[in-house]
Amino acid sequence: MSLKQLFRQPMLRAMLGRQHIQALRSMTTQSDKVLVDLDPKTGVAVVQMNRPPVNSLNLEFLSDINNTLDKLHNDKSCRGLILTSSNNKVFCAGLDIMEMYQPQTDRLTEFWKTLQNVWMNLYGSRLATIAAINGHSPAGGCLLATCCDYRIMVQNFTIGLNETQLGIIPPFWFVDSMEGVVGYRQTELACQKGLMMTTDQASKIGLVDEVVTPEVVLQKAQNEMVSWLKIPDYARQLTKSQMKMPNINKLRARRDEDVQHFVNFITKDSVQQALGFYIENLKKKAKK
Ligand SMILES: CC/C=C\C/C=C\C/C=C\C=C\CC(=O)SCCNC(=O)CCNC(=O)[C@H](O)C(C)(C)COP(=O)(O)OP(=O)(O)OC[C@H]1O[C@@H](n2cnc3c(N)ncnc32)[C@H](O)[C@@H]1OP(=O)(O)O
Repeated sequence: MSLKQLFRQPMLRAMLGRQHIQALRSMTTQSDKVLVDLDPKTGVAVVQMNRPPVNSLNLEFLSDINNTLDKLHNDKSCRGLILTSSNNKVFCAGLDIMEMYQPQTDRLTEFWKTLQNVWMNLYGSRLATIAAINGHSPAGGCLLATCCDYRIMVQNFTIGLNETQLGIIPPFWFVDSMEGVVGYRQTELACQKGLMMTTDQASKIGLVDEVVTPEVVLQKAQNEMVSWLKIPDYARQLTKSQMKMPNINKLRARRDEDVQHFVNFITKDSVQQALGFYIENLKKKAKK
């Protein structure tokens, strides 16, 4: 959907109002892939991922997400962030597989470092963060969701860390993010088997906090945010940081090693072959 079409959507207009659409327009001049609407009254920013067709995360999109997070973190009026998608079927399809298939090493390295930055920035955000998961959310999409403090997901979609199904290994910080939400045993089951769970299955293990219909997902996220923002920021932020810093420090200490592992792993012939098959199947499925 083009930006013009997006702005014309009655639901979006009603939800945001004219003033916000204006703010959204001005920020989209910086990136049309990440649409931001910061409500000056509430301090809540709605951030819509907008990279058609499926919000897959390539280097440029990740950089845009990171810049957006930096801007919001530097804006003292901003207290909460709702992460969602402009595509009402796909929240985020995870990493752009084309970044990992037959890659140039320099770009692959930059890509992974940027993903690490996004993870640290969102997972450790000073803001109260809520994922309004309005579509499928595999792998890197699930990672973004588990970075948030609360997850509200629309019924009848799927979510999970499905890396092993692609013949790749979820990095330790993907696993840590998941474990922080659902605990060791459920993470072990979900990650080893590369489970893609339905919204209801995800809700049963606590991977999502609320299951809702598509029409109300953003309103529910706004309502939930109100209760988070009733807590004094310093108390909430320090409590969050106490819980999340150990995992962030773990990645910081092993950043370079993690990049090296990733590059070595992805460039193996066997992994390239597995990715090649996976892409072929995706394309076949898309054509049907
Ligand atoms: C020692 C160890 C050290 C280090 C660790 C090593 C390795 C870890 C490495 C990597 C970790 C990766 C995590 C990831 O995120 S991998 C990506 C996983 N994502 C997926 O598997 C999702 C695949 N996509 C889908 O399942 C579906 O597309 C969907 C459910 C998201 C949406 O379905 P739709 O029916 O709505 O859309 P489609 O018709 O399927 O797709 C449209 C279009 O988009 C293309 N596409 C889909 N997903 C991706 C993607 N992730 N990347 C790039 N492109 C994607 C799809 O091919 C179609 O394209 P065409 O129209 O055919 O051109």
